[in-house]
Amino acid sequence: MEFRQAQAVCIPAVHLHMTTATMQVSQKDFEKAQEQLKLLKKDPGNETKLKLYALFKQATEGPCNSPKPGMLDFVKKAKWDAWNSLGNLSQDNARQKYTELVSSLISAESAGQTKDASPEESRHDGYETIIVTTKNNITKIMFNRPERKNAINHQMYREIIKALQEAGKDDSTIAVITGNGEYYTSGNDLNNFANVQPNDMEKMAKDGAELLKEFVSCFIDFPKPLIAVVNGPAIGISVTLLGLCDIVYASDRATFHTPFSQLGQSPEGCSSYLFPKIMGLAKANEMLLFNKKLTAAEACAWGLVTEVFPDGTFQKEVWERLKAYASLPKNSLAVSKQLLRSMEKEKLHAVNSQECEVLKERWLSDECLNAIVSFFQRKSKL
Ligand SMILES: CCCCC/C=C/CC(=O)SCCNC(=O)CCNC(=O)[C@H](O)C(C)(C)COP(=O)(O)OP(=O)(O)OC[C@H]1O[C@@H](n2cnc3c(N)ncnc32)[C@H](O)[C@@H]1OP(=O)(O)O
Repeated sequence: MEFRQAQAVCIPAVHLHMTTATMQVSQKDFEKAQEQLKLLKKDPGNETKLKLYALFKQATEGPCNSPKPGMLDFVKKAKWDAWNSLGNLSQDNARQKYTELVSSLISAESAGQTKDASPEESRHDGYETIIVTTKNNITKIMFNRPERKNAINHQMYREIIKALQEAGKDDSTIAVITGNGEYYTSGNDLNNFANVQPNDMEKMAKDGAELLKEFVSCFIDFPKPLIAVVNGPAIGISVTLLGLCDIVYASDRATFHTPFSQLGQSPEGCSSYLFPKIMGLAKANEMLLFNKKLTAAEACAWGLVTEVFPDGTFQKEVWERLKAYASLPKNSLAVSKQLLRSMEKEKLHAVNSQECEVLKERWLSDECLNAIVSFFQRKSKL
């Protein structure tokens, strides 16, 4: 039963003849309650609407004595059942109960509205490289090293792992990843490879591969919808991970760049498997082998991005949209996301392992070391 329909059913014009002063007051309250009911913004649900309908009929017509509708006339039967269940409740009592019920609905809604108007944003403790907050059923994980273009150092990898594990279990309906400032993120912090003594190179590569595998696994296993809000340029691992997100919204200022061969490295984040599936092998090759940097419009046309928004209205439009998504039934979203992911989960973990093994070797290669040295030399020459 639609709420507006229920209101229409519950509140036809009625003419009641009252005699005593008390009953006139009660009648006034009853009429006021009918007006207030029209102002309710939220649908109170079928059960409440049936109760209101039944009390209204009882208050205005007395006990139900109309014939029972047929079994297949579900709406009429539900209404008849509700009214009939009031038995011989007096019309005064029905008016009283109706008025009380409307009043409780109005109070509940205005309490809820006050809460909605200024929902608390709670900030999670214990993070230095990211900001983690929860508001409107959304846990937001924000890369927060804007002065380094949000480059992901080892501490940030570990903090994101922790934040995703917590977000997977908290009360939020969806989780969002985004960046603070001009960049989404410039990808792996190349300092992760700097200042390593020759004897420690193998250990660096082994530990790096283990950390990367655990990091990517958290995205594969994340149990609820995970949305990337790409506020600006994205490089490297932050681009490959988009294939493991459920929705990707991008500002038209964002770009998407995976310069792996330029860095003597190889793809990660399951992109060697997911990118060809998402955009086709030919396009994936341009990105993953030949460093093609995509504009937001291209990334959307190639299927990597869900939707592109003008930068000026990006934050407003995206967060409004996400707030609405996050008010959908939480468990339904979670089981549906898990169902979709379950078809590929085993394969994705296998791809992740394989990509990490290849990268472990790459990080020890002259090609990779020379590329890292060039990056820092270029910087020092500027
Ligand atoms: C556990 C390990 C897992 C490893 C997983 C592997 C992942 C692969 C990848 O992610 S590959 C991608 C790696 N990223 C890059 O190659 C980007 C490198 N950075 C740049 O090319 C540029 O900095 C830029 C294009 C992002 C921005 O250029 P711009 O000229 O606008 O700004 P600056 O270069 O002056 O940047 C400001 C300072 O930030 C430092 N910085 C930016 N990004 C990184 C980075 N990824 N790693 C390290 N440092 C970075 C930059 O050096 C500047 O610092 P400075 O002020 O001290 O010079």
